[in-house]
Amino acid sequence: AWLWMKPDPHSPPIFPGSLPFIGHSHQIFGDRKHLWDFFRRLQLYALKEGGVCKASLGPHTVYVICDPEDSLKLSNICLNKPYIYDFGEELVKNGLVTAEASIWKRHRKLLNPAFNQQVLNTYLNEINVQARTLVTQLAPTVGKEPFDVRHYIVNYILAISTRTLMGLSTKDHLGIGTDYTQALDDLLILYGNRFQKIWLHLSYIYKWSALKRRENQLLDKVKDIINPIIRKRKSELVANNVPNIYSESTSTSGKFKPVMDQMLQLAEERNAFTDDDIGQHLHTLVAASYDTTAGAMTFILLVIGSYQNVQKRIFDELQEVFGHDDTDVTKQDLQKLVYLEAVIKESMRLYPVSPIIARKVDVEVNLKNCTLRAGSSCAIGLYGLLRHPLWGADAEQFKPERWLDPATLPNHPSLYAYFSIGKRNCIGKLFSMMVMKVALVHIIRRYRVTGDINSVVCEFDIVLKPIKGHHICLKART
Ligand code: HEM
Repeated sequence: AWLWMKPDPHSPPIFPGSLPFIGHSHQIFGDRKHLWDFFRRLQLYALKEGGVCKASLGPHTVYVICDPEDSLKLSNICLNKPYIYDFGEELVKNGLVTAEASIWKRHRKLLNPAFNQQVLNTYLNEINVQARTLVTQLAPTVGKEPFDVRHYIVNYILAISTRTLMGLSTKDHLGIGTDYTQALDDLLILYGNRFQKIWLHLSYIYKWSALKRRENQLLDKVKDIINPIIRKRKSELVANNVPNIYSESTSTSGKFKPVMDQMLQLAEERNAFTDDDIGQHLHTLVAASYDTTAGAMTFILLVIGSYQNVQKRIFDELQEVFGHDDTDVTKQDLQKLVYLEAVIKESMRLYPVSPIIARKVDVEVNLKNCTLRAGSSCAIGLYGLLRHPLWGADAEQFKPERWLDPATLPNHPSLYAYFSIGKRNCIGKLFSMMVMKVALVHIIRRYRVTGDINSVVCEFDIVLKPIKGHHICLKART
């Protein structure tokens, strides 16, 4: 507290509204809409003050950075995550999102190849299958009242991830899918609740709380589902048994191998992962993939539904690439869908589902105009970076065309922050772009979308979620 009070010429400006002793803690109470409003205002303030500001939770200092150079520097020097990421420790400790830097470096190197474009191309068949199922599941909504598309998309992504990441066959996927993902979802909500109850940040209070008892039940449930799957697959691999999924998803783009099998192989050949590590990576990958991708796609459909000229241009591009055929999307097709990609990127720029991330400041870091003290935390404002004035005077406007002319795009890599920035960026970015593009092709070929992005109200629930104005309508194309 004394350090906080002491004037420091190298310190960035303090976000208004700090109270003695508790700092800004009172501002994170309230509902999730209020929480998002707080995070948004923090970032806008940092932008206004030249890129960096400072807040505090009790005695703990939290810097907020929205400057592209400073945020890149900080994100590559400070690779560790702050204590709030430890809330998920018993679920995902060594998973990539939360792992401590030395483990993260080793595991990220081992897992990177599993997410390169060539490997992802082998999933394309499976993604097309699931996109067709999505279109069929949407059929009963056609011509009806506005509806929330999110849970249809969640199911689509979960079907893809349980099959491509975990290697579950159709039968197994149907068997565990909902129980597993419901428990994961409940755990994520629980960690969000703990974040807002600042006294539960202290482990010795949390461990006696009702929330911890609930966490234990959910952890048991998740582990009881996943651990037998890992053990079963391990023994199948030892016995050289080819699982159903390989033949169910034979792809023209090469041999299909789920991420879990790639990890089990690395464990067998190089002792790279324990069974616990593999479980933690799987929970991480599934949890990191569905809420984010489903959220991004919900925003994209709303945007497409709001700008009919944009939708028409996408449809024209689809006709150019596919003609009137309802064929599967190939890797060559994906490269041709330039305008669709521009719409996806522009939507993710203005409506980022992960609008803020955080790092532990474990060494003193000198930025352009200030110094961050070791022992504090730092939030990197992805929302602020994505609307930074360097995007131009039209930064607040939805303009997919900006992506078609490189001369109109800003130079700094960390402004393209929707999948995070620096070395610890999203491992699933290509995967998720592919999953979104394929679904959008199948949906827009069949249906005309309407919606109103400007009436959307959001809340912060680990990811940014629309809570109002998020309903869309579908009409069949004739
Ligand atoms: C639109 C969809 C997605 C968005 C917007 C997104 C965004 C992000 C962001 C902002 C981070 C940094 C998180 C942090 O530092 O706290 C991240 C990390 C990560 N994401 Fe994604 N993500 C998406 C989809 C996916 C998918 C589909 C997967 C898995 C297949 C995935 C797996 C991960 C993992 C494992 C990390 C941790 C990376 C590391 O620290 O090495 N994400 N993502």
